Amino acid sequence: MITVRAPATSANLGSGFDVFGVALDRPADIIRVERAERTTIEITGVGSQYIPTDPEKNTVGAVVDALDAPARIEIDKGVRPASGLGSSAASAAGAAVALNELYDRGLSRTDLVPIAAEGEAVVSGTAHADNVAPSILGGFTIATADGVESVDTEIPLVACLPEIAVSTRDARRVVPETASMEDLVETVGNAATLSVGMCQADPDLVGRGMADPLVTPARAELITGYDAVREAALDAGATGVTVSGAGPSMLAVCRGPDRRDVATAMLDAFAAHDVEARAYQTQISDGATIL
Ligand SMILES: Nc1ncnc2c1ncn2[C@@H]1O[C@H](COP(=O)(O)OP(=O)(O)O)[C@@H](O)[C@H]1O
Ligand SMILES: N[C@@H](CCOP(=O)(O)O)C(=O)O
Repeated sequence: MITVRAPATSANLGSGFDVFGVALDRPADIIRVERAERTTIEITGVGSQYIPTDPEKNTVGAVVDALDAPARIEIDKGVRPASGLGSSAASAAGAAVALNELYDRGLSRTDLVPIAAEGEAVVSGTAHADNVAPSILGGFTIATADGVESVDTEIPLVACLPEIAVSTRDARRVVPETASMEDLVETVGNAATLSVGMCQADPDLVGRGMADPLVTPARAELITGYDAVREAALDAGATGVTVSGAGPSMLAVCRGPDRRDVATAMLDAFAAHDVEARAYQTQISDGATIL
């Protein structure tokens, strides 16, 4: 049996829609695989009752097919589904790493990214790699049609998950189909600033570079209390705040000493809007680990 811990991730980071992602040091899914004639999936953990065990509908099923690696698969969910923290991706990434090992396929971590992304197509309709890339490779990742780059870096983060359901499929429907040249220029500048900030492990630059006039405003409307939570986090010292992935989680970048205050401020602001939430005081981390 092979066991893999695959971390949650936060995709987009505002200015990098469908391209940027970071691995979080918690929460994580645990995936266990052993060879079998026929693929079966058992799921335990947070939100497991909402996740299909049919391999045709679970993200890990697409990975099994791509690697031609039938298995008995156990998924212990640490990442709540429909969270904006790459829940579906964590399972797909963990399965890709585990099945590659179990069947001795010899693929590199980079080779596994497009394979795991096939799982994302099952649930969101698009094989976007911005969650599976950091869950497999760790660090800050840039996933494009031409491949994936990753940068090891250290940035303190707060990921705040409210008890609101937003599916990635639904949140993709509100993304505008066109953009003005002015907004594109602003976004390119912000994305470049963010990338430099990641390379320099500079929370100020990363926070500044997360600003996004294109996708985030439409998605923020799906999150009760978004503006108040964002303001509260900034007042408590966050250097930038945005929607994590497709939401409903919100991601705040901060300096290490401010992380606790930022987490408390975000929870209090959600509570003021009668929304229960939990905050992960976290940081950019390694990718999937074979235990
Ligand atoms: N292994 C899996 N883990 C989590 N969700 C899964 C998995 N397989 C299929 N799903 C489905 O994917 C959807 C959650 O994915 P998504 O909307 O992208 O949220 P998240 O942002 O948490 O990844 C749910 O409908 C869930 O049932
Ligand atoms: N780029 C995708 C990312 C979805 O992330 P998730 O964690 O919400 O699955 C998008 O924005 O749709």
